[in-house]
Amino acid sequence: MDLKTGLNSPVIADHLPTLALPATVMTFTTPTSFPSPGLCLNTSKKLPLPGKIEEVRASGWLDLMMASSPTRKRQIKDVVTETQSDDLDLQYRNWMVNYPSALTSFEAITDLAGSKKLALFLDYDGTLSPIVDNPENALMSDEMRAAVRHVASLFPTAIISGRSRDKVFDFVKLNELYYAGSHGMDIMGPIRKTADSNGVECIRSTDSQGKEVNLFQPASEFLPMIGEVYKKLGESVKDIVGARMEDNKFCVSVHYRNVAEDDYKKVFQRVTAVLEDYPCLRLTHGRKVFEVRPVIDWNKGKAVEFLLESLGLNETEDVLPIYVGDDRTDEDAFKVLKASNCGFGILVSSIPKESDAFYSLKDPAEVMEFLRKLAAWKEQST
Ligand SMILES: O=P(O)(O)OC[C@H]1O[C@H](O[C@H]2O[C@H](CO)[C@@H](O)[C@H](O)[C@H]2O)[C@H](O)[C@@H](O)[C@@H]1O
Repeated sequence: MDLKTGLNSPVIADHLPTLALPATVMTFTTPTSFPSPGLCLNTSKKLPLPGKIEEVRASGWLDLMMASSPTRKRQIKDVVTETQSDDLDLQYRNWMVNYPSALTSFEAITDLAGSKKLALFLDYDGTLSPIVDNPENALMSDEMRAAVRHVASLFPTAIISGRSRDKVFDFVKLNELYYAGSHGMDIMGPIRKTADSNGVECIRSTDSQGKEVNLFQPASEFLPMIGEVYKKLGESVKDIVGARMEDNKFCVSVHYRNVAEDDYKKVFQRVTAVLEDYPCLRLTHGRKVFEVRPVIDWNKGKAVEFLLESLGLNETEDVLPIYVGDDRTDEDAFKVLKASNCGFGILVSSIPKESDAFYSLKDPAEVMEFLRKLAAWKEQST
């Protein structure tokens, strides 16, 4: 597969690979007692920055928070003139030269798939369900559920989400799939041939249907710490109107989508202040959300590799893994597929963003169309 050449497209600022945090948050020492050193990132803790520099960094974050995931309403409100709206369309079309639509490129995709075995990896929020103000209301439509069920009956399919595995299952409600919650740190997959990975053991378990499954939770030692930080973060933002906490089991989300822009800085400062006491946790930034998670070297990309291996689909050229996702954390999976040169990512975005994905789809409605087309293609080609 060809690598992309230099891009000329305008890039929206919520898509930086790693965000510059105050040093006390971004860097850390690996605790000596941590049980799985193979999974730990390795950096050393630095001294706190002087107040003024902290202030500058905070304002950098502020720009990111403002630019992050504007709602459709907000985009329309901000784009007042017809000319500006035309400009945005043009920018998007230019961007699509480098990230062609997976729908219009469908034939190229099926040509590439040929007789290969497809494996599908799907993100949840913003991919299978539209982004909404209240995370509890991010429901998947029945049509989307039917489309996912259909592809899952034809290809091995997994959902890899930042949400807790239980919560994403409650939304999706399909037993035909594999699920990875907490950004891949909680995987319920098929029984593997090898008993462990990276020194962390898998647990044999049974799913709700009584089927034997493999449970892989590389961050399980962090559970008490995540529980503690969830409470502290909740306390620290409770007076900020619109701030909302979400317990994603091995990660914590602090949502600010419904916070007044004037209070964004306060959210950032409160969150980073709490995290100063937790060098083993790190902060990432998603769509109007801060995500706090263990520093272990595990992400959605590693989860894709893990699942492919579990399915016996790694190390073979006969497999074409496709990952569909909309957020920064999905970039880890796009990168893995790009590097392995055996599959590709599809970025779901209605605005230009720099990405390691190969193709694009505009929104969950296009994702559904793509899934339907894949199922139809598979059925008529067998
Ligand atoms: O990996 P994902 O499945 O995409 O999870 C990432 C975060 O998704 C959810 O938040 C996002 O969707 C919400 C509902 O549409 C929206 O209100 C929020 O602003 C978005 O950031 C989820 O609630 C988070 O916990 C996940 O970290």
